[in-house]
Amino acid sequence: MKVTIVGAGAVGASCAEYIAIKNFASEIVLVDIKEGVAEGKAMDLMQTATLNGFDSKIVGSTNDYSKTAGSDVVVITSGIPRKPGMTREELIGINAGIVKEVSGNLIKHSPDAIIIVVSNPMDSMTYLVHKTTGLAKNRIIGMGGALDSARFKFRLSEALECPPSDVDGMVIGGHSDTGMVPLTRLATRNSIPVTAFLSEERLNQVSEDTKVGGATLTKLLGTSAWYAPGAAVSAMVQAIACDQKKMFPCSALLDGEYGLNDLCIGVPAILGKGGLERIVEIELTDAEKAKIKESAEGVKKTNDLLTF
Ligand SMILES: NC(=O)c1ccc[n+]([C@@H]2O[C@H](COP(=O)([O-])OP(=O)(O)OC[C@H]3O[C@@H](n4cnc5c(N)ncnc54)[C@H](O)[C@@H]3O)[C@@H](O)[C@H]2O)c1
Ligand SMILES: O=C(O)C[C@H](O)C(=O)O
Repeated sequence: MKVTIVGAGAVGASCAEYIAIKNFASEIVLVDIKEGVAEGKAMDLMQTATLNGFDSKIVGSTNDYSKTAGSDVVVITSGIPRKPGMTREELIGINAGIVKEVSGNLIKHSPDAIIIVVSNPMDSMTYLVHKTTGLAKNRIIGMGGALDSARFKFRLSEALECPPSDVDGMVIGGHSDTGMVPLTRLATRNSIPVTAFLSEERLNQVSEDTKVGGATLTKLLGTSAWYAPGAAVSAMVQAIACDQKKMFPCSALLDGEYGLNDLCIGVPAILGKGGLERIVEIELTDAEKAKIKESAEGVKKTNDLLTF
């Protein structure tokens, strides 16, 4: 299993580290446009191999895509992150050009790869890759919901005063400060609905904290987060590489599912060796449907800024 990660910045390097530590990839290639950065991070990570007990070979490359040839999974994290006070949508002007160019280079050398898009605004970048490559729907997947759901579970565990591992829950919708839809109605602690333990007011607070999870970290760090994003991507890569058939909310190209068409937005999906193998449609309440519809309108508005 060969995995390429383009963008050896904060998220790309974190993702490479988690994939290496999980030890399921034979080779991980890091690519960056900045001279020497990918090579340096690859070497630094390789020097953790004996300490962390992994056998994956990590290779760095300054924009030489021949080293990525024959990758099974490729991850696009190249592009600029937001600064405090910005929205993800404001990154579209610079990141669209980068993502378009990078996805073209990747496909040239790995025509059969599954592509995971991370760069923001992620739902629109995922749509852009679909539109410009024309690859089958199952092969292009946006990462947002896996991260947002991890943050949701963390916030729920704080409210419940319990370990995060006791909690299950999911966030669907757009990966934006206003577009996320945390499904509080379906979240559980050890199979008991969290609504049995928390007031509506507390659950609303959890939802609001989840939606601005990325912005909160950006304010604290001066740039956007990388540990949980890297871990979320690595979990998705592992699900594909190891054909786990795990369910993650992923940004998928919709064709009627959830009453939506011609956009990428977060919905529950099964990941396995075929990439995004199946979208899972769950019954939503009218209020949840209205939130998804509003979220989709926001994503479409951002998509309107794209040129193909
Ligand atoms: N979808 C998500 O949940 C999620 C989570 C975190 C970050 N992000 C997004 O991921 C992106 C990267 O974030 P980061 O914190 O790693 O930023 P970063 O600045 O640390 O790293 C980005 C890297 O991309 C490289 N790059 C730029 N143009 C390139 C090109 N044409 N080819 C190859 N490499 C190129 C840069 O040199 C840099 O090293 C941002 O757009 C950020 O908003 C998305
Ligand atoms: O918040 C950001 O801009 C980065 C990322 O989308 C995140 O949610 O951490």
